[in-house]
Amino acid sequence: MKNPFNEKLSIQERLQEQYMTCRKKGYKYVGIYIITSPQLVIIDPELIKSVLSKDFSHFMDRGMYHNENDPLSMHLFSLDASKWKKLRPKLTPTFTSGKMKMMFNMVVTCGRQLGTSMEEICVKGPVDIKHTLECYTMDVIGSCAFGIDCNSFTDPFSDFCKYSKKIFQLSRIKRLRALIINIFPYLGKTLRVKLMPRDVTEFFLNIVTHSVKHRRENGIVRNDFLQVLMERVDNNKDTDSISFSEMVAQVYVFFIAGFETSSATMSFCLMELCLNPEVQEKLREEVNLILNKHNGTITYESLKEMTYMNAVINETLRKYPPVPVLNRRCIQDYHLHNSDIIIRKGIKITIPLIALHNDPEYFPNPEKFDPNRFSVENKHLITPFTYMPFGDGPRACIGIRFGIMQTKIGLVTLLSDYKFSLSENMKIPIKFNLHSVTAAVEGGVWLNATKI
Ligand code: HEM
Repeated sequence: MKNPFNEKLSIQERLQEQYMTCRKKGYKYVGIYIITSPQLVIIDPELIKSVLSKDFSHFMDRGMYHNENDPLSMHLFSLDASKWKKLRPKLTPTFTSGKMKMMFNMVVTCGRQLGTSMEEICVKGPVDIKHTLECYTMDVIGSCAFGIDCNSFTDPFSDFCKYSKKIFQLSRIKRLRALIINIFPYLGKTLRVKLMPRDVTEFFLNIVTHSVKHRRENGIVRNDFLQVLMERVDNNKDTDSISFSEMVAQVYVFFIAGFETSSATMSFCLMELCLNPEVQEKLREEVNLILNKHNGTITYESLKEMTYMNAVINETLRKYPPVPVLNRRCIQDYHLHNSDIIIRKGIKITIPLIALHNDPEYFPNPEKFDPNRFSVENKHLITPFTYMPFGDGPRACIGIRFGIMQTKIGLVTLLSDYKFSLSENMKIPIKFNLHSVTAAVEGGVWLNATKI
């Protein structure tokens, strides 16, 4: 890898560059070093399948730094195999379709707030749509994960807004620290290095402690993530139980995973709908037709009927997967099929998701935003393990249903009432932000919104 201390490329560009180098030479995998840390980049779909799914037992770790002294870091995304294996089945029931239906109305309520706020925002001029949608997803996840009204639209300086920005805004120092401890995790653990600033940890710890106490004292029961997790904590004799600090870490990861990924998906989607007005019109027609069938209200069933909406969201996630790379770490020596390569225990694996999604062999004319790739007639043509916006195998995203639900509710709310076009402030072609952990546009996504 080029000098990571002086990176000129975004992670998306770097992954595409590595991928193209592999592709041009006909390689199925290539070894790279990140300073002293060897990693294997795998680009062949069959080998990817082996790592993510077929031989998952060799690749259960994600290889992310975490540390018991940094309680928020002990969440599902970062945990290593032994702890992850025990925790994942305890959390899976949190995301069943039954639980999604229970949370549905809370999300619709936040959608209504988005619609109302948009009326005021759009008359003031071009809309920073990513920021607007972050307010919506922050309200949603605040309500569903913490049982708290974040009021992100009316109170942009709330503590929630402040601390969530702090998590995602990575200064140069923070990026360097993260890079070094990911390369030398033992050093980080020995020195008890914390990734999360103390005030962020305290904020989340306090807010969960306070909400749990308030619910217990007042006998409040809500249909949300916190409630499901509280029941796991209360159940302390059961093998399904989790500790209080485990619960806080999971609420925290639901918060960060939930608000950024879905707001990115919706803003990339609206940007493409402006670049492709015929797709915007077709989607709006579907939304209006189905809403009319359901007396003008957004219901769980109405969203399921929106098949073109599914295709548009899938195509957005193809071009702009919010998580551009999948990571695993080998936990047991592994013989790579049809090769003389042994992947040694401890080697990290990189799967350059965004590059696969934009490979012309799998997705002809990849620059074109074409939802028809995902129509009922066409979607079976997609080569397995070349399209995985939520990852794949037992360690795939646990929050898919929730992520898609809040994305659809946000888009339906906006498209039924507003027409969108690109603002002059918007630079096309876009450049990805160099310093963002997830996919983000440099300078933001600026749109004009006109009430219909
Ligand atoms: C559009 C929305 C979303 C996208 C694109 C997305 C994408 C992803 C991806 C690519 C992974 C890694 C999968 C892998 O390594 O195979 C992941 C993992 C994860 N996601 Fe999501 N995600 C989304 C929404 C959510 C939501 C709403 C939540 C929770 C409320 C969530 C919670 C998680 C967690 C906890 C993991 C770690 C799973 C594990 O290691 O067992 N995600 N997500």
